[in-house]
Order: sequence, then structure tokens, then C-alpha cells
Amino acid sequence: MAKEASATMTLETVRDSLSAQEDTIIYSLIDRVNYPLNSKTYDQSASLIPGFAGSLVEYVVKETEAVHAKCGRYESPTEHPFFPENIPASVVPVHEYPKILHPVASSININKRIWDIYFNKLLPLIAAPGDDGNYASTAASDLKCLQALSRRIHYGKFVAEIKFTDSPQDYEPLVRVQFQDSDALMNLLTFKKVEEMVKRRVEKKAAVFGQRVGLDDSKPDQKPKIDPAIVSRLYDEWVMPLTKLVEVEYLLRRLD
Ligand SMILES: C=C(O[C@@H]1C=C(C(=O)O)C=C[C@H]1O)C(=O)O
Repeated sequence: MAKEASATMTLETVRDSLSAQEDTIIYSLIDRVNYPLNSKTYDQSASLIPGFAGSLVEYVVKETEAVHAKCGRYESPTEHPFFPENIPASVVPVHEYPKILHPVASSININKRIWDIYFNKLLPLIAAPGDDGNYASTAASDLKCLQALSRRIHYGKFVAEIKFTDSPQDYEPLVRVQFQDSDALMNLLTFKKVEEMVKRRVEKKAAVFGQRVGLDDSKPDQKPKIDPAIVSRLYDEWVMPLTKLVEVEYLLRRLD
């Protein structure tokens, strides 16, 4: 780990970053629920873009990622494209990010799973049925959610690096090529108490950020914009397990 980075990054600062990223995720989801499901956005056969074989959301994500890639977005170790095969080279001057992670980190990208879970599991839970025709805005909102979730989940690389360098005596034996043990690694890096606290915190944030604010105090409380229990479930079933999956994938190759 680079000196300047190891001096400033600790498990506490990493956890603070994960907490700050919750805010971005929850605000992005609140933005998405302003639109109904708008299923044409996801229809492979709707042919909304002449000459493009795929859904509108795929088109928006691929084209946006291409522009962002040229501007250097994916040079950052915290950013991961959803269509890496489509990514042009950066044309901007190279920024020297602190070298915190082992070089294998750049080969770990689980965005295909994040994409699948977002569209097939989460979206049907949060978006109201209906179609208001705002497909491009809907796709742009989806992209913000996907990027925020992807950044958070791949941040598991940093969590893993800090845990490894804090306790190499515990991690190294499980990582050595001849004894690689994913289940034992998963147990070692799991902190159930922290996970319970995160679930309660995101539920509370969803209730606070999703409040409907009016000036008429006599009106009874209305439902928050997004169901706080669904946000807690999102973390419990998908966000934290996938973060830990990234942690394990990274650790298994940490000594390559
Ligand atoms: C991120 C950490 O590692 C694990 C994953 C967590 C998460 O994704 O929020 C929480 C606790 C740990 O089980 C951590 O220890 O903070």
C-alpha cells in the first residue's frame, strides 16, 4: 500500500465513505421513483433508437460511459463501467490516484450482476406501474442509481485491502494459493453488528430523505417517497452480500 494512502485510509474512514455513499444511493432511488416503471425503456425489441439493437437504457448507458471514459472516469479505482467491452481510451491527462489496491483490483467488475439485480429485482419493487413516456429521463435516472450502487459495492476492494493490511496474520493463511478458503474469508471479514447497524441506518435515512415536506402542518403524515423497509432489504439481500463478494474476490488474489 502506498505510504500516503495507508496513512489516511483506515477502516473507520472507509466506513464513513460507505455511509456517505448511502446518501447518494437513497437520493438516486428517490429520483427514480418520480417516474413510473416505463417498461419501454427496457424493452429489447422496442427499437426506439434506429440502428441500435438493444433497449433504450442500454443505449443511454453505453453512450454515456463512452463519453465519461474519454474524460478519464474509469481511470479512477472507484469507478467501474457496465459495458467495459465498449470503453474508449481516456484522452485527458492521467491523474495519479494513490496506489492503495493490489493491481488485480482492476480485473474485478461484477456490474453484470448489479445490472441484473437492479432491473429484475429492485426496480419492480420500487417503481409504480405505468408509462409517462419519459424514457430518456428514466434511463438517465437508472444510470445514476446503477453507478451509485456499483461504486458502493466495488468499494469492497478498499474494505478488503484495509482489513488485510490491518491483520495480515489472520488473512494471509486463508489467501495462500494452496489453502484458499472463501468461506473462512467470508466469515473473517463479516461483522454482523456493523451490518445490522447499516440496515437500521439506511432505513432511517430513507424515512428522513423521502419525507414529503409541505407547509401545512395540519395535513396528516404522508407515506415517504420510497419505502424505508425496501431500502433496508436492498442492503440486506443485495448491497452488503455483493460488497462482501467483491471483498472475497479481491482477497483471493491479494497475494498474486
Ligand atoms: C464493509 C464492511 O465489511 C462487511 C460488509 C459490510 C457492508 O457491506 O456494509 C458491513 C460489515 C461487514 O460484514 C465493514 O466491515 O465495514
